Amino acid sequence: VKIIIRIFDAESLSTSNALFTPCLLQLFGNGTAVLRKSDDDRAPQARFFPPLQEPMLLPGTFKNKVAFITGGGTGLGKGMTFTLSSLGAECVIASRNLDVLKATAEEISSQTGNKVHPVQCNVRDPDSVKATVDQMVNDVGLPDVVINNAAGNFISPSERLSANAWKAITDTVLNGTAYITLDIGKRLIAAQKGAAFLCITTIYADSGSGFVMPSASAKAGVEALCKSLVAEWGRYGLRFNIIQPGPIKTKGAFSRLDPTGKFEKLMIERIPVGRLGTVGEIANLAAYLCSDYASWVSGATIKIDGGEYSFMAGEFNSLSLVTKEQWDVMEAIIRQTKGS
Ligand SMILES: CC/C=C\C/C=C\C/C=C\C/C=C\C=C\C(=O)SCCNC(=O)CCNC(=O)[C@H](O)C(C)(C)COP(=O)(O)OP(=O)(O)OC[C@H]1O[C@@H](n2cnc3c(N)ncnc32)[C@H](O)[C@@H]1OP(=O)(O)O
Ligand SMILES: NC(=O)C1=CN([C@@H]2O[C@H](COP(=O)(O)OP(=O)(O)OC[C@H]3O[C@@H](n4cnc5c(N)ncnc54)[C@H](OP(=O)(O)O)[C@@H]3O)[C@@H](O)[C@H]2O)C=CC1
Repeated sequence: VKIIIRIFDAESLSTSNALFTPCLLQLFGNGTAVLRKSDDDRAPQARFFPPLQEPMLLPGTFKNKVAFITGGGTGLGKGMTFTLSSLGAECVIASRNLDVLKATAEEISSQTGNKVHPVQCNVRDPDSVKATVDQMVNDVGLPDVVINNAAGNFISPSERLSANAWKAITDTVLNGTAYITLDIGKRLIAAQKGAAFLCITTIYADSGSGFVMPSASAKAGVEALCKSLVAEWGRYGLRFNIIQPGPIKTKGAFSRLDPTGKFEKLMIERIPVGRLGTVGEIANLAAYLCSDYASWVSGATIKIDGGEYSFMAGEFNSLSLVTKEQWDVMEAIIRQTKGS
């Protein structure tokens, strides 16, 4: 009730930011129950938008293809590896934690029947990247698909960040993507072999975002890197695309971006589709962009976020909280107004 009163408070209405005050209240647990439309973790309209997660491309789409996925042991990277492997790819997954990679490789290959190779790699270290790519070339050859997915992130007021905190994130996200792309790209060019590159960024790569400033800066840099190479390396048979996911509930992301679990409901309330995204939905889009069905797609940046970015961008979109009765009152006031 407090929230609705604030929305209709005449003084608050004089500033556009006032419409977002209820969101802040919700964030800290005051009023969440008032605005929630459903007790489960989806809004009612989510029933119109069921997530279909099984691989959508034809079986064998990636037969005789090698796919290299950074951060392929967990979360979205694991999901993309599963989908590509299901569609026939021989996958190489690379990150720091070899035990996690081995477990994922074993799990996926036992389900798909296709080999998944775990290779330890710290993308922040160009020597480690070189050793990883050497091993891949030795084991399976140069890749047809390269997915830059590895990342680091956590929420923090920027005034709390040390130089090393900035470096940890930007070295992983931007420099890591650059080291992988330059190392593999040079070898592909020398071998005259084509390939599809995909970078996983985020919806705030466009807008920037407070409290994740290093991640926002690095993801924007990754997008500039991709778009630059679309133009420069197309002549070598290399294409580059970008997926900007909205929130997907992975342990890696949510443990660092929603540590108390308080933000999830807030996010769902601003996603027009009424639910979080799923790993399988990202994996299907990734598989399409990396497949030959997308041979003519290069330089695309695709948001997959249930409409969240559009909702957050529109000045008046929080008016979806206003009831029919409240609209009746406001319409009457507006209609009575004469002149300026
Ligand atoms: C309102 C909406 C709210 C929430 C949204 C919720 C959900 C998601 C929605 C959208 C998501 C959009 C984008 C997501 C992007 C992602 O990238 S998610 C993937 C996240 N996955 C990971 O981060 C996995 C890998 N991460 C890590 O390994 C660590 O977290 C790491 C800190 C990034 C790196 O670890 P490492 O061991 O190498 O580094 P440290 O030595 O531990 O730390 C380096 C310096 O950083 C400082 N630090 C670390 N944590 C914090 C912190 N919480 N606050 C401030 N500073 C921190 C640390 O102290 C070191 O600095 P130093 O002390 O000066 O040396
Ligand atoms: N989940 C979400 O809501 C969203 C995620 N994204 C993006 O999706 C991608 C995957 O994130 P998600 O699956 O959620 O989170 P995860 O934390 O599960 O994935 C991050 C992966 O990066 C690897 N990684 C981190 N640092 C390094 C490093 N220095 N060298 C090599 N690998 C590294 C991690 O493995 P290890 O620790 O073994 O090194 C891990 O497998 C990221 O690019 C993220 O920015 C974008 C928008 C939304």
